Amino acid sequence: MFVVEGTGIKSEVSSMPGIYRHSTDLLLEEIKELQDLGIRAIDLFPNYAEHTKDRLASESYREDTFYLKALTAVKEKFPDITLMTDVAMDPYSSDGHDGVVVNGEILNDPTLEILGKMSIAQAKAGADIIGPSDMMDGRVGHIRQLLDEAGFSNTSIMSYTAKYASAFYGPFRDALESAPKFGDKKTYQMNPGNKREALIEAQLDLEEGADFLMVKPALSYLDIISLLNDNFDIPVAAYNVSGEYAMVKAADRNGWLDGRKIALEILLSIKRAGAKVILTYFAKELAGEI
Ligand SMILES: NCc1[nH]cc(CCC(=O)O)c1CC(=O)O
Repeated sequence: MFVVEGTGIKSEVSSMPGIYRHSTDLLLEEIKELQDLGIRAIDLFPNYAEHTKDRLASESYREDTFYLKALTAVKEKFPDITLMTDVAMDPYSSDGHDGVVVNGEILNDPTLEILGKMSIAQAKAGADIIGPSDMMDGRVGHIRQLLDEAGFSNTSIMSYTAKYASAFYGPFRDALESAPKFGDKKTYQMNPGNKREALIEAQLDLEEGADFLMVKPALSYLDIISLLNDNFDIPVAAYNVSGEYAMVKAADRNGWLDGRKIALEILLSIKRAGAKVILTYFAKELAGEI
């Protein structure tokens, strides 16, 4: 789900029909509906206005931002909903990248410090599961240590372990208005042609304290889901990403495919491949059917 600052806002993401950016007041109403449909977990992403962004994503850990307040409001109103968050600089970065940019290069270690502060801020605000999606090296261990030291040993980490540099994230970047201002994310996200690197990333994340290993995107990476499920003993999560949603909706709207059936078949294939957790924009539409 996407949250935006303000009140009374419900604006549809043009490339994701049926998916909205809600202001917190309407978000809470929507979550009530989701809960009534049997949905027990949500992942909340913020859309930040351009003027609040800076090179070091400082809005990501400033106290009392609309996003952190939204997390607290959700958790207070719906204590039984498992609340997931995303840890990466891009929604808050004036460069639109997941890490600190210096001379056109993304710097790994300076980024860890910011991701750590962001994680603590989100845990304090009420997040149950922290999702580092940035793909910097060493961030899971760093975040785990900081969470433990700050008294958040029960806050879980769902690591975006095998996150590929994919064109399937386009509609999500529309939703957050977070597309990179230059270049691409290939220096930190994985090469779609590389399978064995997923095993290396998973081993590192496991050793650093991840509670879940996520594969993303899902549909074009079913082999990776299966590989991690066969080789690791913690749950594999799969992110059925924005582009995977958008293409089903587009074909359905054109009358070319039966979108509902296709969505169910896609989710079934992700589960068959070995995913124990699936993040999907189809959740509301298909709740009760799976
Ligand atoms: N780092 C942020 C992030 N977290 C989730 C997604 C994509 C999710 C989707 O496409 O649904 C992205 C975009 C990106 O890495 O550019």
